[in-house]
Amino acid sequence: MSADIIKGKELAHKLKEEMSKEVLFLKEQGLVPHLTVILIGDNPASKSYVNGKKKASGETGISSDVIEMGVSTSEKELLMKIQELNNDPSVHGILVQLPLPEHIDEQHVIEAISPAKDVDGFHPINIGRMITGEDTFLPCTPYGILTMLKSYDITIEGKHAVVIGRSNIVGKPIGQLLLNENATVTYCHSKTTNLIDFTSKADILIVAVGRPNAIREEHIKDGAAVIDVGINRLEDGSLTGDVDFDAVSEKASYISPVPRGVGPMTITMLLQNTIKAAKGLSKSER
Ligand SMILES: Nc1nc(=O)c2c([nH]1)NC[C@@H]1CN(c3ccc(C(=O)N[C@@H](CCC(=O)O)C(=O)O)cc3)C=[N+]21
Repeated sequence: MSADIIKGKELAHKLKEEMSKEVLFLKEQGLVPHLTVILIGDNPASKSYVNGKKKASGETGISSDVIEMGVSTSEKELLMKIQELNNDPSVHGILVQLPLPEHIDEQHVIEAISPAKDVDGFHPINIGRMITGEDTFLPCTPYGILTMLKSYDITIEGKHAVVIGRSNIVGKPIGQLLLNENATVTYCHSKTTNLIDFTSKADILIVAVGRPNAIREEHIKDGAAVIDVGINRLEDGSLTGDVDFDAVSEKASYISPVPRGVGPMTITMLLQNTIKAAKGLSKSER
């Protein structure tokens, strides 16, 4: 068997076309969705992601700006900036690019962002709403994965989904979203023993490990849908995921590639969340 490739980039493009029509409509009503990104320091990877977000915003007509702050910015200064943006009615979405420098407590920053402007979906209030299945901002990477599975008509209900990874931004929330869709969910992580016992029973396998070729053909159940969330930069500068793509393609029925898989979808869902924030659909307090 040769797996169907889940083309995240293509799907992202299609969704962005639909969004630009909606943005045009909102603009006609005098509403210009605006995203503000805060970038601390000069981490090259962060800079490149932020540029991607800026570019995608522009493509859909969403207005955006990037506030660059020096690497020695104090937590207090950052929190004050966030407060200012919380109070600015022309700013609908606020994203603080992670990771932050060591001296800044990420959780303090996440909790300072108004839940109504939390387009990352990282605020504890929004995480709580996600768990209970209320309407809220879903974290962008898990939301993108869910959108990929649904767009390719991959059945989730009743299936065994195995998530490898338990980060707050990917592993934990994607397991929760799949549970909300009536999957049976197993979480695996770095302390899991006999990983293969679990992965080989997965109808849907979500891989967020952070190591090239961590998942190989022997880990896969015949006909599984495999989503690769890994982003590993190789020495030659190229990007690769966590899954041995060529070998796994022979056994799986669906596979998402890296690049052009989950990454472009993450950015697209951020734009979707920004539009939602602009429309004020979130039930969060303002
Ligand atoms: N507050 C916050 N929110 C985030 O959503 C967030 C973050 N911090 N910190 C870093 C991670 C990572 N992330 C990616 C987004 C797009 C691609 C993406 O578009 N990747 C392209 C390749 C891009 C390239 O070539 O560099 C692809 O996979 O095809 C990757 C990674 C968002 N993140």
